[in-house]
Amino acid sequence: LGPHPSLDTWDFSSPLMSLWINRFYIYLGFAFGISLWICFQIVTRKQDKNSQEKSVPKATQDLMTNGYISLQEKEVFVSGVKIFYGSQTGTAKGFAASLAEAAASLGLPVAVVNLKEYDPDDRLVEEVTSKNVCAFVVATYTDGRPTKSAEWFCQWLEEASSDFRFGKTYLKGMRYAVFGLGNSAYASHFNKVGKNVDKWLWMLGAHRVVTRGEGDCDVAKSKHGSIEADFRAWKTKFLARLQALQKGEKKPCDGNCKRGQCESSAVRSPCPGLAEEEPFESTSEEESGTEDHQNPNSVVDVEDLGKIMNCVKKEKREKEQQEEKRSLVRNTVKNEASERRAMITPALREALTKQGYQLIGSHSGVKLCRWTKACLTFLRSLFLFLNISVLSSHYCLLMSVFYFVFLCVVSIMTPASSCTWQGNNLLSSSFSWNGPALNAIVHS
Ligand SMILES: Cc1cc2nc3c(=O)[nH]c(=O)nc-3n(C[C@H](O)[C@H](O)[C@H](O)COP(=O)(O)O)c2cc1C
Repeated sequence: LGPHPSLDTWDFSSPLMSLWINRFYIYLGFAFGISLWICFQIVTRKQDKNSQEKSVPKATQDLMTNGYISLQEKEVFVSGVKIFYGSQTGTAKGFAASLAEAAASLGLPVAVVNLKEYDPDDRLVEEVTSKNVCAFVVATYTDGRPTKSAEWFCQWLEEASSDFRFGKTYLKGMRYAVFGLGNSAYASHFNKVGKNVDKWLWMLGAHRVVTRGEGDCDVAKSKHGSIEADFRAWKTKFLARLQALQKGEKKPCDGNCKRGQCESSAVRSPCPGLAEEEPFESTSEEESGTEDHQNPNSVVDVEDLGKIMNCVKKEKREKEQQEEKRSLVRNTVKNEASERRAMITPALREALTKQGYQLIGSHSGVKLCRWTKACLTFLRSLFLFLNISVLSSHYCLLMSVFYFVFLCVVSIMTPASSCTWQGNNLLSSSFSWNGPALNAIVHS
């Protein structure tokens, strides 16, 4: 038998020894502290969640402070009207003011917004849930360009509409209408901005509530005799639609849509049997007929609709092929790495990081189960404490071995949730036992 450490060799008065003797109370203190911390975390998270649920979208709050709407038992179908304008010499601005006055007379809260002071990057997505109806009154200038004030808005919208990270549903839920100002003397660029804004919003999944209006400064060619008359005609139509929406009417047709005499051609999925909104090209007043002028040419038979859709699909395919070819050429010239676009948008990155996900590669993330995290933290503290307090004890070695084994097991078996996304769309989200280490290998 080897020599036994005699009790005489222990110094019971040393601080380390007194710590060891009172270890039970220290463990208890640790456990109590951790429990307190966990409780605190749970309570603060719950409070955060509650406050998020209670907060009404900012746009709606703004409208509520004006005293226009009351969120009582009655369901609100339209919470307000936002009129955006892009004007250089003031015509569009005047039209926006006139439209605002008319919309306000329906008892709706109205906001008139100069596109110059509007950042779509931050704010446009608000309209998906705001229950507002957005009207865009935009002028076209030389070479079909927007006014200076609407330049950034148009640029952003154009890029977003062709950026796969935004997807086709980015603005799904937003309701809009467009009135463009132009001069048909500029034949090839007539009303190009109005057409484009309408097209880009549509491509992002927004819901067009009324056909696009086209104001023409050319009195001889103007449909109603002047740009003002064009605007008045469109305004009447817009207000009628607004009233219908206020009442909660979702379908502007009366069931005769088979014959194409309703506004079905302008609205996404408005009638049974017509699953998709007609594409942007055929949505101007002239092409689909106005309220006061029933254009017989605007009648679209269901059989023809198939042809139209095929045509549009074909065009889209051709465009995609062209784009593919172009990008192929670009790729050979430029460095592939610098050319590759990030799969994750900055907003999504921020949101996921806030949620505690660790981003792996470009399209996936992993979040450690918080109980495991807490457990690890606790064990780490305990291990440290034991190391300090019983440096000379053989328990230390035992604890080290135990801790090492535990870490090995945890690194393989840690429960973690992981997610995969493309652009702003979360493709999958799962909870697994294969741990962040394995997830990292799989996804990166
Ligand atoms: C210099 C200039 C260039 C224009 N270019 C176009 C054009 O390319 N296409 C078009 O449809 N209208 C064009 N217009 C017509 C304007 O869109 C029209 O006058 C509009 O009412 C101006 O609106 P605003 O007063 O709100 O700026 C042009 C007008 C000017 C003065």
